[in-house]
Amino acid sequence: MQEKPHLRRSVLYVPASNEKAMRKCASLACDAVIFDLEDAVAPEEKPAARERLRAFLASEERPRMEVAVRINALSSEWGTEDLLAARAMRPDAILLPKVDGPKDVLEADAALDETDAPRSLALWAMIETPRSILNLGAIAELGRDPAARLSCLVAGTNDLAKDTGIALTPDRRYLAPFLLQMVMAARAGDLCAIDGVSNDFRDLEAFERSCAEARAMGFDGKTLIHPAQIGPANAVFAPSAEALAQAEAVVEAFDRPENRGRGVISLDGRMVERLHLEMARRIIARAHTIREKDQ
Ligand SMILES: CC(C)(COP(=O)(O)OP(=O)(O)OC[C@H]1O[C@@H](n2cnc3c(N)ncnc32)[C@H](O)[C@@H]1OP(=O)(O)O)[C@@H](O)C(=O)NCCC(=O)NCCSC(=O)C[C@H](O)C(=O)O
Ligand SMILES: [Mg+2]
Repeated sequence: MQEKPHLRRSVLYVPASNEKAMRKCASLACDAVIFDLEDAVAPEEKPAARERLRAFLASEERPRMEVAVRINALSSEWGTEDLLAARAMRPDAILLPKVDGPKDVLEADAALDETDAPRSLALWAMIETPRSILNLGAIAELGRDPAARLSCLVAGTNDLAKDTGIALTPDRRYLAPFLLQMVMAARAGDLCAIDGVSNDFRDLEAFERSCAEARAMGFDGKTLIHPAQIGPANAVFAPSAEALAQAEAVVEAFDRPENRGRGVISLDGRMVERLHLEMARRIIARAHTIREKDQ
């Protein structure tokens, strides 16, 4: 697994129907925002929300962090217009909802190519339908195709629960197998993996637990619905002081002259191999990236 250059600890959804929330983004410490044209916007508001977002992203108030735009499904009555409008907004990524399989991603990719969109414009895919779970391997395979734009998988746990009947319990015990499958697919495809939202945005203790579980599952970060969730997500998805100290100790141990040519060493009663050195370097690099960003 390679460290992604992008930090995506906290990825905040902002409804494109809510101008006040959109304006607030620039002052927030989230790593990325997803301006939503899909489920946070009522059908009758869709055209006005699209126009509001276009004007906002063309204004001086456009936030400086990574920006994604979630469009409606291309199969919906709004999809094609959303895609063309989003492309013109010059976001970093377009997030495709309700992806069932690789065909949905390739279709969006081809439509962007027809507009001569730059290759730097990425596609992110929501994993939120039963078929997307069954097709995870094939979707993630696109991440290894240099000609495809797919760079990120985003869990949609509300839709997954809606379409499957899986109960959304606080500990997410029934969802966990599918979330783990998603992380595995993302790693196989060299993609970023972002966890789903926690709806109960006033319960920050439960939210922090959910972030810790997501991190333990291997996710890079979490999607959020409220600014109060940003701080806890940024803290949980950063290496802890203890993890950083341990990583530095591993690097220091392998740097000692007596250990330089060795594949395995003993450190404080633990076996440490070169794969642990690689992991340690990754933790140090992530901590460095976070320090630079948070300065
Ligand atoms: C959930 C909310 C409707 C709550 O809104 P509200 O009651 O207004 O919250 P507060 O009064 O506590 O807000 C305090 C201030 O923060 C601003 N705010 C709130 N939410 C956001 C936001 N998302 N981004 C930016 N700023 C925000 C308020 O404007 C207040 O500002 P101020 O007065 O200046 O202090 C609301 O939080 C909300 O709409 N959240 C986003 C909902 C959303 O986008 N849903 C769709 C994505 S989730 C999803 O679909 C996942 C997936 O597809 C799946 O299937 O699971
Ligand atoms: Mg959804």
